[in-house]
Amino acid sequence: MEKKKMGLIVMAYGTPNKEEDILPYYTHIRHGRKPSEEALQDLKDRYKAIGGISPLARITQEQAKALEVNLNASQDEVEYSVYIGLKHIAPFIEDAVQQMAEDGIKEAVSLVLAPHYSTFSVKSYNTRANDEAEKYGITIESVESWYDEPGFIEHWSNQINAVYDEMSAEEREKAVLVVSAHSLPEKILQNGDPYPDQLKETARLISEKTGIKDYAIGWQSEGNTPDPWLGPDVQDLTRDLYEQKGYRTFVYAPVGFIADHLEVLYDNDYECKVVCDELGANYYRPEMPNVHPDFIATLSNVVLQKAKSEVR
Ligand SMILES: CC1=C(CCC(=O)O)c2cc3nc(cc4[nH]c(cc5[nH]c(cc1n2)c(C)c5CCC(=O)O)c(CCC(=O)O)c4C)C(CCC(=O)O)=C3C
Ligand SMILES: [Fe+2]
Repeated sequence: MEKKKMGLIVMAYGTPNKEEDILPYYTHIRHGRKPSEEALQDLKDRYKAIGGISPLARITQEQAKALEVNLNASQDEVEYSVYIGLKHIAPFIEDAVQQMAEDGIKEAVSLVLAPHYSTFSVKSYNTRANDEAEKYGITIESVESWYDEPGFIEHWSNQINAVYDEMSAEEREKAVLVVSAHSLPEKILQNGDPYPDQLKETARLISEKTGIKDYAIGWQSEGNTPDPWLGPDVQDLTRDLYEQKGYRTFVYAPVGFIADHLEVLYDNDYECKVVCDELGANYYRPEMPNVHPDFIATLSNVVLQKAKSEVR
C-alpha cells in the first residue's frame, strides 16, 4: 500500500547566512524599519565575536534533516517531508507552505523549534503558517509547546548532571543552576500568556529529575526597546545570587533555546562569563541539544503524537 504523505513544517527564528544578510535580517526583525548605524554595528560585532556568523543556519538544517530521517524510520504508515520555514529570513514560513503546496501535500504538522509557548513567538509562527496554508487548502495541526516532554527534561538533566560531575566537590557545594529563556516584553502578561509558567515548570521538572535543589529562574537577551521586559535578567541575577545567597559556581541552562547561536554563545558564554569572571565565580554551560539523537527522537515523538491526534 502506498504511504500517506504528510508535511512537517519546522519553524525557527532564522539567522543571517552571511554578513551581507545582517542588515535585511535586522530590518525584518524591526518590522521593516532599518536599524541605526550603531545598532547594526553592535549586532555585527556580536556575530563577529562568535566567529563571524552564527552556526544556527547549519544546525537548523541538520535538525530538520535528522528529524525527517527519524520520523520515517519510526513508523511505516506515513511518508514525512520536512520543510524549514523561518520567521525573519528566507526560506520564510510562507515559502515553506508554498513549497508544500507545489509538492502536493494536503496535510501537515507544524513545529516551532522553541519549547515554550508565547503569543509573541509560537503563536505568531503558527498563525503565519496557517494563514498561508488556508490559501492552498492545506490543513495544519500545530504543536503549541513541548517544554514538559519527558525526553526534553531528560536530555537537559543528563547534560546538567554531566557538568555537575565534572566539578570539584568544593565547587558543587556552592553551585546554583540558572534556568533561563529569552525575555519578552512584560505586556505579554496582560493577556495571561503561559510563557513564564512554562519556563518555571521546565525548571521544576529538571530540578526533580536531577535532584538539584539550588536553582533560580532568569531571563536573558532582552531587546533594546523602551518597554519593560520580563526579569530578572540573568546577569543581574548572577550578582544577586553571589552577593545575597553566597553561590560561587554558576551553571547556565538556557532551556528556552535548543541550539548553539548568538543568544547562547554571546549572551551566556561571553556576557554571563564576564560577570562570573568579575566576581571570581566559576562559569559552566551544559551542551545545547543541537542534533543529539535523544533530542531529535523527542521532537519526532512530539510530531507523531500530534499527527495521531489529527488522524483521529
Ligand atoms: C522569544 C524569542 C526567541 C526564542 C524563541 C524563538 O526561537 O522564536 C528568540 C530567538 C532568537 N532571536 C535571534 C536573534 C535576534 N533577536 C532579536 C530581537 C528580538 N528577539 C525577540 C524574541 C525572541 N528571539 C524579541 C521580542 C526581539 C525584539 C524585537 C521584536 O520585538 O521582535 C534581534 C535583534 C537585535 C537584538 O535585539 O539583539 C536578533 C538579532 C535568534 C538568532 C540567533 C543567531 O543568529 O544565532 C534566535 C534563535
Ligand atoms: Fe530574538
